[in-house]
Amino acid sequence: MEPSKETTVCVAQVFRGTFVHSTLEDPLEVLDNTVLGVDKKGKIVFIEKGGDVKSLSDKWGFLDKDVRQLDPHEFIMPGLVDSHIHASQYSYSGTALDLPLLQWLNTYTFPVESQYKDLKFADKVYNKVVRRTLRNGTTTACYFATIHTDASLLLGEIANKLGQRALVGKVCMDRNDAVNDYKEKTEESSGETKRFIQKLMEKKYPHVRPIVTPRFAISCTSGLLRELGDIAKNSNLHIQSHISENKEECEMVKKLFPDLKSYTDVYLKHNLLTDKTVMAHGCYLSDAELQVFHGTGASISHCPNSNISLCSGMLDVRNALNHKVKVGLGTDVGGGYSPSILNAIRRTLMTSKALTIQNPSHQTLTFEEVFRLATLGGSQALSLDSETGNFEVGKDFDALLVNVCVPEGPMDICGPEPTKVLLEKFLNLGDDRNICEVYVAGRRVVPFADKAS
Ligand SMILES: Nc1nc2[nH]cnc2c(=O)[nH]1
Ligand SMILES: [Zn+2]
Repeated sequence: MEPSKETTVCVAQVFRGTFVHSTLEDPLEVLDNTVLGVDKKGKIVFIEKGGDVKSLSDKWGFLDKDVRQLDPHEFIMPGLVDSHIHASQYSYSGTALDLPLLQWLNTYTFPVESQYKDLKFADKVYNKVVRRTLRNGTTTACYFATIHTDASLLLGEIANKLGQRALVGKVCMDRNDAVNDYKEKTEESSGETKRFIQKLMEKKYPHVRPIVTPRFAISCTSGLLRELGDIAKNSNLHIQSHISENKEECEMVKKLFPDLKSYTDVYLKHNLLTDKTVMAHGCYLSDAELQVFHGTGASISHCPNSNISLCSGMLDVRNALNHKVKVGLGTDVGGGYSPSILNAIRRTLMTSKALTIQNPSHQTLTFEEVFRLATLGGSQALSLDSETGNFEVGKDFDALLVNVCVPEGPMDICGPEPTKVLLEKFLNLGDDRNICEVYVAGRRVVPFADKAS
């Protein structure tokens, strides 16, 4: 971008040091000795490697004293994207992982989710989950709330207040035989979805948007799925759900939709597979179904902690990528016990290695590739890659300032190491102590403005 008079006065923040990010061509690009400028709206206006600050400051009109110089053990990376997380399940995350999916839903999940009609409870948990994920570096989260419209709106309000970029879904389900209280009538579910979308859009939050959220094929009738497909189409909205997570679930979907040729076909026939759709899990998708994902532009949120914790299955990410399907990472709290995408990165690598143990010809994912899935890949999976995901000029500055040598930190650096090694160490060994600052659209959101946790 060339500076005009306006852009010259607009540069609000300048960082100088080491940056790492992914591009379409390169899963890890290391930019040492680089200068990056952000405008008042939080957009990246320049990024120049080996730039001499004097000529950049002449060109862009910032002062030397305004440049934030990073220390040698610090680097800046794109914010982490959690493409699938249940905010409402955060209250019991880290527990209740002893049952397979359908029994887990009936025994633990639905009874807890039904409590979110109490807005005080919702306020408490939703503040905690947004803070916890932000401090773990999640700059973008794609949330499931519950069936309760007002509590779901509250989640949007809290994400906006704390500065997280978020897609927020009021959950829709008009079928639930296990916990009878926790379901809606079909018209109520679609009507409340419309009210939720309208109210959330009216708020004009800059980085929080609604996402149409049928829970999954088992908990929605065909009538509801069709209405939700229409709502999403009429307003060009994002869509999220679950697909092919567990074998018993897949069998039940066959029984409930006997005329449709696959689980993917259920969503396709109800207009729910678009280039703004993200489906969690996908462990048992066939190659033919992956082709449908590619054809529609729908993406998969890979949730390896949940997949192992609930003994659901293992997604072959390499195969999905070979089919040119967009893939992001998800924590799937509380089926997954960790709220951190760093944990999802590690579980993704472990799952890929387990697949290699089973089949030595499987091409194991590299840490660089998984770094891309956690950042740029997530933004693509959520169709937000024109706004976020890496440090391209024109995108929002969503970033983490990482210090690998923080005092009392979780790891040791034993000598001079190249940036690529520091990143690999952070991805495998780091935690929120290393994430010193978090930025969303140029706003510093961590450390928090207040002390409450
Ligand atoms: N992991 C997981 N899978 C689901 N499928 C339908 N609902 C859920 C949920 O809450 N968690
Ligand atoms: Zn889920």
